[in-house]
Amino acid sequence: MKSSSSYNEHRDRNFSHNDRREPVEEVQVEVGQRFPLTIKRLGINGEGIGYYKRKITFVPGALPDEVVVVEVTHVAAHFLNASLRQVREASPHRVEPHDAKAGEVGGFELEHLAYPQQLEFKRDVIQQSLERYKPRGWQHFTLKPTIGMENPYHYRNKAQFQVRQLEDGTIIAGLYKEGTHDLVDLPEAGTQNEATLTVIRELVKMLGELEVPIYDEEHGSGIIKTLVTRSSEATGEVQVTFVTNSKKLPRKRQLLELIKKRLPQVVSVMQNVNPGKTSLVWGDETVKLTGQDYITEELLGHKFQLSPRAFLQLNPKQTTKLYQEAIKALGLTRANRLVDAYSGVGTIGLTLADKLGEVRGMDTIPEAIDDANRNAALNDIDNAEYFTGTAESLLPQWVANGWRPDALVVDPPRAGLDETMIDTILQVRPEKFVYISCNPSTLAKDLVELGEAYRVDYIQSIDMFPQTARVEAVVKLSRR
Ligand SMILES: C[S@@+](CC[C@H](N)C(=O)[O-])C[C@H]1O[C@@H](n2cnc3c(N)ncnc32)[C@H](O)[C@@H]1O
Repeated sequence: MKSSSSYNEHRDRNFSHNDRREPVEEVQVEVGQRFPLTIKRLGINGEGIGYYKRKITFVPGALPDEVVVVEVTHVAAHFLNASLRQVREASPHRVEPHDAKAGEVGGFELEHLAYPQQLEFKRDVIQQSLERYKPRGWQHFTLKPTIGMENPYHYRNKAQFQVRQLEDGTIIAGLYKEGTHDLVDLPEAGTQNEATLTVIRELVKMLGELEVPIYDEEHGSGIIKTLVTRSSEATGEVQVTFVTNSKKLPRKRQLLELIKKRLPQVVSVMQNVNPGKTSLVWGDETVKLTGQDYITEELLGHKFQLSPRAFLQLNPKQTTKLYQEAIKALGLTRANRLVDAYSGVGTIGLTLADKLGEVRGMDTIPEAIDDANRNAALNDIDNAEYFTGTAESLLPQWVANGWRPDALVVDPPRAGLDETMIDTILQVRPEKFVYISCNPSTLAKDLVELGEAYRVDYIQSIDMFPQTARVEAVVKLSRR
């Protein structure tokens, strides 16, 4: 979880170039001060941006062209944070949020904005990042309109909810209020699919009935910390993981019996042990409590078995579109040798393997790589192999040993590509290259260096996370 200071540091680094135009004169302003503000545009985190005496002011929940009254919550050298107190003149694109809890927790940053405008925003954020970093030729990049969802709700196939017991004994499960450790109960959440929520609600009931001790953050006592449910769109299977404060799980037998009786869709129950106070949700040890080790999902006609910690895109319907865009952009032939870098459970490379000579992929999570290799066998694919390790160490090794790819797809985490990885790409210069990005800032930054060898044919944004400010894009690159 982000502390408010790291959030602000992040914000400092992510100013769009327009925000750095000239030095800001000293403005006398205090926390708690209220004033009216006209909102000019949305920032990369989906918050409204206005200028108070030329000082940039971030207002979550405010929309472009609105006149609002705000209250200052944080004063920094180069910016102000403020909360929205009143909307005096509303945007024609403002809509009533579907979720009562929107605005309290992360994951609903844009729920008050009409969906067509959310899609425009996601393209615009990429444009803002390009303007900031100015990769070679950026003014001429083609930014295609964002591919959205027909129904932009109920898409998340995984819920990872913290659990707490209130003083009156009520057990709640949900997400932390932004920047705090106050848990917001989420029996409903419009972005979650029904399967994940139904199972969480029932599990909370069972924990109460059986009086399983819930983790108490203040005293470090109790057992159940987090409930994780993941569902498969194709098979309807659900996997449950209890993240616990110790290996011991009191009333385990009764709990598993109840799950069997009341939740037949749950085919896999796991326990992840994560002792003590830590900001990480997952511990190192995962054990099976009952059922299968995996649930099976299907994507583009291929089956994927998923262990609890393996990454899978959170929006199955849009994942299909994302991969189809990547396949189109790669334009592969049978002769190609593809590297599926940052592979997760191998979903991209394995859906492409039958169009290719050979696939190699890598990921840092050993369980994901086990899943990827097992998934290759499950789909009768014998020209794909996956390896545990970092992309920046394995790709140079393969090249040094004489194995050179001529096609590359990278799908890195938010931090983008490592320097060594970029250097290796520039050295190998695969003819076919697609960059899938979940962070426009690091994408634009990486494109500056990649621009030495590649030109950007187009950027296709795809809305993987409706109602949030998160942006995903497929970038087709061609060798200069
Ligand atoms: C955005 S996910 C993409 C996963 C996969 N391509 C998919 O579509 O499901 C990024 C993946 O990169 C992995 N990862 C993080 N750092 C890495 C590194 N330095 N080298 C290789 N993989 C890494 C993570 O474990 C995660 O599975």
